[in-house]
Amino acid sequence: MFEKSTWIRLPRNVVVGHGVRNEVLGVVNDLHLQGRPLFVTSPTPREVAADPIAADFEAAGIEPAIVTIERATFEAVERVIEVAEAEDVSYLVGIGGGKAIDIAKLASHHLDMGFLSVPTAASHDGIVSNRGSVPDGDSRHSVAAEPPLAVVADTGILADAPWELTTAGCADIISNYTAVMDWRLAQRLKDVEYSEYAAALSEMTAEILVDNADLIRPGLEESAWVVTKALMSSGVAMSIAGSSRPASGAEHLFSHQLDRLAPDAALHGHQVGVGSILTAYLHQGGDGIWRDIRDALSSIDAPTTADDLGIGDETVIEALTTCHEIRDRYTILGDGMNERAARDVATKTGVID
Ligand SMILES: NC(=O)C1=CN([C@@H]2O[C@H](COP(=O)(O)OP(=O)(O)OC[C@H]3O[C@@H](n4cnc5c(N)ncnc54)[C@H](O)[C@@H]3O)[C@@H](O)[C@H]2O)C=CC1
Ligand SMILES: O=C(CO)COP(=O)(O)O
Ligand SMILES: [Zn+2]
Repeated sequence: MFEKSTWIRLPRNVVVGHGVRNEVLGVVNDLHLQGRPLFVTSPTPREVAADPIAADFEAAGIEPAIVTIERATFEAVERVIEVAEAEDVSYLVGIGGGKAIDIAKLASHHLDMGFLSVPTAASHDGIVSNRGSVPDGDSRHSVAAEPPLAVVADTGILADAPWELTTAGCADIISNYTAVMDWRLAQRLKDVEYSEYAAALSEMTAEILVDNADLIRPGLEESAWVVTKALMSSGVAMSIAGSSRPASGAEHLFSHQLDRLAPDAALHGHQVGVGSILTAYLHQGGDGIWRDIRDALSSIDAPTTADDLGIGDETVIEALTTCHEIRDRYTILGDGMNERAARDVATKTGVID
């Protein structure tokens, strides 16, 4: 008897384009959301987006509560939940980079409320995904949550954001190549649940982005358009899979470990990009696609070496040899690399000198 079943949850409205910041209130009305919102943001996104959006709401007689967070931690999630309860809000709006959106996503899930995702940077593919990523001591949790009810991505704001945030988003997408390699490997060796549709969507998203690399240039609003569509598509792949597997393999373990060893040294997307060069080499050896990944990153100004990341060579080796412990996710790293092997791959790919 066939007894399989699945829930794929996706946003109802996805609004992308120039000036759509002014349409957040319209989206709220379209979704029939009532009551007061709580805006979850961080300092710069507050200035560029949250305060102007709050002014639109105030003009319509709705006074949003606002909380600013600095880091993606479980304490930040708890703080947002406390403010939401104290201010008696009915839904949340995450306005900012990946951290603000993750915190809004996790708090709204706990509160059993809907949330809207308003990215101010095209820096990560959590914009529409159904997961929140939070460090916790020595490990990193990919917490199941709901995707946003709607996404409002203003390409004007995204194009005005610092260029490195956009190149980080590109690198987060390019890393899908190795994430899918790891997923297939884990399916073959460990029988992990696998979705051919989610894997194909994730890979195709990386291919389209690389094919359009010429359009990705600083100051071009069209770049923000191309990258944001890819970030959404990658997030949808995660929602189809019901896991971050289509977009997160060993290159993400490497990045999560760097976050612990060298906090705030580099952006998430840039770290996973360099991780992807390393793990593509581990999967396929010297003749494989590691050079294509490196060249694609380099063509959009994303880092390809430890130096570019501002991270020391020894920290890269430590991350490579320990990051398999960060989460129970089978990848090409298996039960861990020894130091000589780590130094070998990092040197041969030019990630370290
Ligand atoms: N839930 C998911 O599926 C995913 C979650 N993530 C998570 O997202 C985080 C990475 O996201 P990022 O956006 O790289 O980090 P982030 O949220 O820390 O943003 C980077 C910096 O850019 C600033 N910023 C944002 N918009 C700006 C603007 N318009 N102008 C000037 N500054 C601006 C932020 O305030 C912050 O200081 C990580 O915690 C990662 O684990 C990443 C991918 C997927
Ligand atoms: O960053 C992500 C996908 O790009 C989310 O992955 P994690 O599950 O590793 O946090
Ligand atoms: Zn990522």
